[in-house]
Amino acid sequence: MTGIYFDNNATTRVDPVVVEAMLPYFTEQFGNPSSMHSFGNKVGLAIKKARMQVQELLGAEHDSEIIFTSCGTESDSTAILSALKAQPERKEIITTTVEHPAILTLCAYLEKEGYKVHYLKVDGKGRLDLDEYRRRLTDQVAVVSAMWANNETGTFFPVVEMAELANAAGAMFHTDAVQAVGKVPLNLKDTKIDMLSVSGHKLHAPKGIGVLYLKRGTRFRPLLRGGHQERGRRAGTENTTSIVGLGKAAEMAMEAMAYENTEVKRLRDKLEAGILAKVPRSFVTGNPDDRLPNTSNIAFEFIEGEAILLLLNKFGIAASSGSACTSGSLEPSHVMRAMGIPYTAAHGTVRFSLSRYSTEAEVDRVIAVVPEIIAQLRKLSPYWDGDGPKEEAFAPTYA
Ligand SMILES: Cc1ncc(COP(=O)(O)O)c(C=O)c1O
Ligand code: FES
Repeated sequence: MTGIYFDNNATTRVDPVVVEAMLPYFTEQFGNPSSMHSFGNKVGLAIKKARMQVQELLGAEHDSEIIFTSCGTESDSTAILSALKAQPERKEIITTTVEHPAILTLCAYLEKEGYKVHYLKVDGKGRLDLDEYRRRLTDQVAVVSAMWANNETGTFFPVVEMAELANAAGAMFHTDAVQAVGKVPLNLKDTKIDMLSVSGHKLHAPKGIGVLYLKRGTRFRPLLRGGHQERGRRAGTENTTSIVGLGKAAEMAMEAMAYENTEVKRLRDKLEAGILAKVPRSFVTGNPDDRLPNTSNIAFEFIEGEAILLLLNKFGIAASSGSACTSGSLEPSHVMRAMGIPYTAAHGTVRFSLSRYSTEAEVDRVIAVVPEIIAQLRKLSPYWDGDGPKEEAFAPTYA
């Protein structure tokens, strides 16, 4: 594929070194790790190695804290449902209004099942009010789930501090760290985080492999019951090839961590500054001072994000508006709405998400193309007149 891929929060390409590491496990090393013969043993050892590679990336205390799952969504569901089943006397959940659908859709279902869910609000920069959190954290709360970094804006939540508070209140703490893992250093052994979700395809491993980190001593109830795989915590024959791939990807992410936080961040900052300087009535959403190094979500007022994406696509540039999951609907993203971004801007948000493969030339190209596209679309916008918005563009229609 040629083209400029700035949609790495949706998914990443599998690193060729990862593919290379996986290949033997399709053919020569095809054994079932549960088998007692050498075919199985060799694969068992490869899984052990991958578990240690992931342990290292997460800064976990022990490799037994790593449970391989089929995706980030499975890890999220397993964590929340386990926490509820393990503490049947507690009937409340705390989460946030800006979580991924993997959490929000599950919570909506749990509400129907009789649980009370508290959705913490965010401010205009996507930040939580920790006082509101403290107020809701009673002895009725079984589990708190807050994401490490938001998939649309990259904004961080103070999950380490939130986990301490949850722990003091006797609630379990889960974080969906799907967007953070591999991009920012984690050191779980020094935190009170009980459970954490990882998705392989966001860090240059294949799709369809995930991890649930489960701190030692955390009460657990499996989602899938059956064989004794993953110490009885996730039955089903292991996805051996993808596990090996995720292990390799974890090792590579450790090596690339410094680069991600210097060079990738520099390119992201250059992209953002370049676009903002050339496009009037555009702004960064989320918290620019505390977010992932690769993500820039920019609102272009008075035009449609989908139209921007279509034109970008004509220039071979891939980005996203909202998240891939929510783009099927005509509503502006729930994250933009939660931050109170006006309707006229929320519809025109575009997320650029870079990776360690992104280059300076690509950034320069996008900086050159975006202002042209925006100018072209604004000519067609009923809310735009020459150099600026029309008066009626400010009618108070909020998302
Ligand atoms: C924050 C967040 N959580 C969960 C997921 C779901 O992960 P998966 O696609 O592996 O199920 C994603 C991916 O879109 C995500 O961005
Ligand atoms: S599952 Fe969220 S972007 Fe795909």
